[in-house]
Amino acid sequence: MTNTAPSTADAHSAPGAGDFAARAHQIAKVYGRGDAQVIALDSVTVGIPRGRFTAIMGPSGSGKSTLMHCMAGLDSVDSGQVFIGDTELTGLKDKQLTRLRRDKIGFIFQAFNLVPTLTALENITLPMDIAGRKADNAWLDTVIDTVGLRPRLKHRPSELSGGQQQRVACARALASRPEIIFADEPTGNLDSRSGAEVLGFLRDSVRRMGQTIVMVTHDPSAAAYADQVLFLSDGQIVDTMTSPTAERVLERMKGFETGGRPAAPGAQEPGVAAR
Ligand SMILES: Nc1ncnc2c1ncn2[C@@H]1O[C@H](COP(=O)(O)OP(=O)(O)OP(=O)(O)O)[C@@H](O)[C@H]1O
Repeated sequence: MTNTAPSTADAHSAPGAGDFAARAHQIAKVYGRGDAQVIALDSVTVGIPRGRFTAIMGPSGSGKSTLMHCMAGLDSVDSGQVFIGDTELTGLKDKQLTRLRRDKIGFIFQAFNLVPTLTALENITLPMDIAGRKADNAWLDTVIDTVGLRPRLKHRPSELSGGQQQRVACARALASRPEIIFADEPTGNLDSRSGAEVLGFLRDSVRRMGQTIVMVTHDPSAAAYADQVLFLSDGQIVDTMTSPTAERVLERMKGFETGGRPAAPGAQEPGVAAR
């Protein structure tokens, strides 16, 4: 059944830009030309609420990765605007974009992307070292203890399990307290136990540390860790669900097999409109 409860953002009577860690306004992305043309994003307007855990789901090819990459400044849009906090990302020059990504965005990928020759601790502080910024040691301690890596700090990635490596990647993303963390299938390479640990940790970092996280996933159980789920279909946000459970997300996903958008009258307004 489609959830018709108001989304996290809609719960505020009149959310302004300050309520969103990231916003997209009517963004479009088209790949290819002529017969090979694919509309990956079709005028998507969405706000990612600050201090919340948002999951993005949808059928294969619905535009999830494209949306995430465009919002994170890893890919350009053909039209529309993207904001990280108050900063408009669209139109920035390459150098400015690189700096913005470095200073304001954390990334967690399916492949952990750790540097094999560095220890866990060195991997965690690497982005700050590259930026020439000094780590806030008290914060770093909190992050390390929260992900349970203290006994493993001197280990290199090859000496860590997959789950531990992903926890290093999570700690690396959190260490600089970014405005927002984008996680692309963060549990895709993990067994279910390690996956649950990482998801639990991501959820805790939102609840305890006020971090904002957006996660693309195919897994309804993973989406259930989020505060809200955005559903994409054919390049558009067609539904949202707050306080998701795996069962309700699975049920909603089944609807896409028979044609996508909820047809019921009064069904949820598309997306978390960024006003
Ligand atoms: N570089 C590209 N060139 C051409 N088409 C592309 C490119 N990247 C994505 N697409 C197309 O754009 C659409 C959206 O792709 P996207 O990867 O965002 O979907 P997705 O929902 O993340 O899919 P999946 O769940 O399979 O990873 C798809 O039809 C895809 O084939």
